[in-house]
Amino acid sequence: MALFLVHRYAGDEEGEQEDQSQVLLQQLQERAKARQLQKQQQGQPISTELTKQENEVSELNSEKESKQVTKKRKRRSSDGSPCIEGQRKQNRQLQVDGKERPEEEDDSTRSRTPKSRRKSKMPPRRTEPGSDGSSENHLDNSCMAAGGREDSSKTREKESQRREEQKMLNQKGILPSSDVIILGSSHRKVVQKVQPFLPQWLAQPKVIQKRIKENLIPLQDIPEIHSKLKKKLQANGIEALFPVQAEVIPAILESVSSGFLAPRSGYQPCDICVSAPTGSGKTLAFVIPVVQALLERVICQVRALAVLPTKELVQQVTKVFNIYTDGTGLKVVQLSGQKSFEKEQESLTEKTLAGFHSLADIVVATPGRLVDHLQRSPQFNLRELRFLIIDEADRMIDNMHQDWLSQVLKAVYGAEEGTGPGRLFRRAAQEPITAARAFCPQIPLQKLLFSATLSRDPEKLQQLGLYKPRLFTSVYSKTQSDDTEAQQEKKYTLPEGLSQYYVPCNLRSKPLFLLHFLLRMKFSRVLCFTNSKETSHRLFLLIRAFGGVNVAEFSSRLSPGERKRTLKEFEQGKIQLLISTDATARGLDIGGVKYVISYDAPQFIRTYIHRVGRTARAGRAGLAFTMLLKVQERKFLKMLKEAGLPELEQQLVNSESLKPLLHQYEEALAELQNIVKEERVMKRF
Ligand SMILES: Nc1ncnc2c1ncn2[C@@H]1O[C@H](COP(=O)(O)OP(=O)(O)OP(=O)(O)O)[C@@H](O)[C@H]1O
Repeated sequence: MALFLVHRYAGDEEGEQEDQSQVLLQQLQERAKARQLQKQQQGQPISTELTKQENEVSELNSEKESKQVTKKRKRRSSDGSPCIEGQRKQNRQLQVDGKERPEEEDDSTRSRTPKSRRKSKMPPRRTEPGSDGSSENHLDNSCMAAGGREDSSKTREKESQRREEQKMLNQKGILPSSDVIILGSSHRKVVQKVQPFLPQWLAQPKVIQKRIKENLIPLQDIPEIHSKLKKKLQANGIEALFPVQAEVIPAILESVSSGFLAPRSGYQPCDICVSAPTGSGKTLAFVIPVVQALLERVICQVRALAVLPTKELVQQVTKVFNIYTDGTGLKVVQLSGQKSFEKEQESLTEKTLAGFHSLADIVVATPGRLVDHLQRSPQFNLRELRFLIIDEADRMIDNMHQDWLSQVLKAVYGAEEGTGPGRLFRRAAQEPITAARAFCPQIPLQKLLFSATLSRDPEKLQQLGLYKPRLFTSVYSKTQSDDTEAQQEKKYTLPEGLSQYYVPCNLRSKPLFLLHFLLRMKFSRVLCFTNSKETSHRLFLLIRAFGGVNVAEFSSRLSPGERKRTLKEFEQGKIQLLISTDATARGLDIGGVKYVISYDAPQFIRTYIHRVGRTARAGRAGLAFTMLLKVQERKFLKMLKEAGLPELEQQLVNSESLKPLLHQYEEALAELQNIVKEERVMKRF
């Protein structure tokens, strides 16, 4: 554009200048040619040379431009042409406004963005038809109209001459080729799309069958499991293992085949990651091998630590560990804040004449409480830890509460770096085996990760410092075996027995729809999710005020004791409808949940997967309904599609069937208002 301007206003003197530039350009071309030849003989890559040439050419061009623009300015000021006068007036106006800018910026900056034009309070400029829309051009055109017409033929001539020159330079390779990007130029290099590249262990996992019922493995077909534990499994009604258990249990047991203290053949065991649908039996997949590995321990020390995100999950997993350690002498301790801190300390260690000794072989903890004990219970140590189980691993990665993992690793490997002979025998983090390390085998630490929505993002998993990990996953489907693209897109799987629906509704009709499901369609054992504890509470009050439904709420509004009691009653079938926040969405194994209703649409795909996973567990059937407002439909269904989940069926509710509920519903709404007012008053006192 600058060149264009320069040529348009070039007078006779400028013609001379132009000729000089021409000579200079030619000299440059010749010099560049000579240098190119010289370099080629010396074997230097031509690209560097080209860059130099380009720099020289652009220097020359800018030099040429600046000289000509200066001349043009001089000429304009002496001219006193109307358009320049107008421009001067505008500049003066800007000075009055106190928004003066350096002159060089004037037109170019103002014309570049309409925003800046607005700021300077200048009237918008009309763009000439056929112009490129820039005000520079516009100004030029108007100036030409005012007095520069006689120059136009000269200008056109020079423009075509310039084009010729440029063409020549291009042909000779002096001007940049199309794949060289010049800042500010309109040339764009086509950027190649980066293809995601997964490490081999993530790209080629061990595939686990998703269908539970068709793939049960009888206990006798798994010789690795100890007969004692088989008996326990049978006593608990388990005659066959689920696919995830049949794959993962032997894999973990393999790493302890020469005893849990010594690594097999001196090698560190691989860490294990498991991604299998909700309700597929992941808990037993770690409980059984860990208990079996510790069956022969002599001294009680903390050998296994399971970390879970909530108190309820800690209780649930502790319960399962207790069932399978019963009668083995192994001790399980939970740290979740269910008991007082001092009571938990007492359950961890005991003072004897010889000092403190551990009362726990297996610790099940929430990350927060665990860190509290690592920092404030001096007798609690993890120096003998063999298994670190991270359940709901994706959630635990997202929420590295109090940096719990590095605190655990510090407690395992010790913080200080010693130099004495003792250093040789100190536990060291997993690293490649060396001759020196082979002489002093150490207890290995093996990480076991479990989730229904385990991240496949290597960057996220990296945070866990996994050692030669192995992935077991059921994210695949038979029909897609020859459709690799579809397989790649599939990120999560849902239980086979789950039927999913969405219910189009509006804000006002939502509670009525819920009542319709409960009272007219006779849904029972319903777990209903909302997105906040406030919504949960109000919906609970409204349904209770309506009457006819045995309803309860579950959220952080309740004390831990109340929460425990509520869950028990719901499991016993005493509660028809449990309205809950996402506190119950993950991991909880509540027997007999038939229906899951998302009263509020979940915002994240993982939340949806865990919510609906509270039903259709262990190969059973279950139904999930999601209430969607019109504005939510597209985004929500797209989210499911992108995750590779099957399409949801639509469940329509006939408005006629809601009419009989309306009168009572209005009364319940009025009652709700009164209750909310009363609660507000109570809160103030
Ligand atoms: N082999 C088995 N045979 C019969 N039932 C089993 C078997 N294994 C596990 N179960 C039962 O299946 C249910 C779900 O198991 P579990 O809670 O371990 O699932 P999960 O995969 O951890 O689910 P989530 O991802 O939701 O935490 C439990 O009630 C459990 O007792």
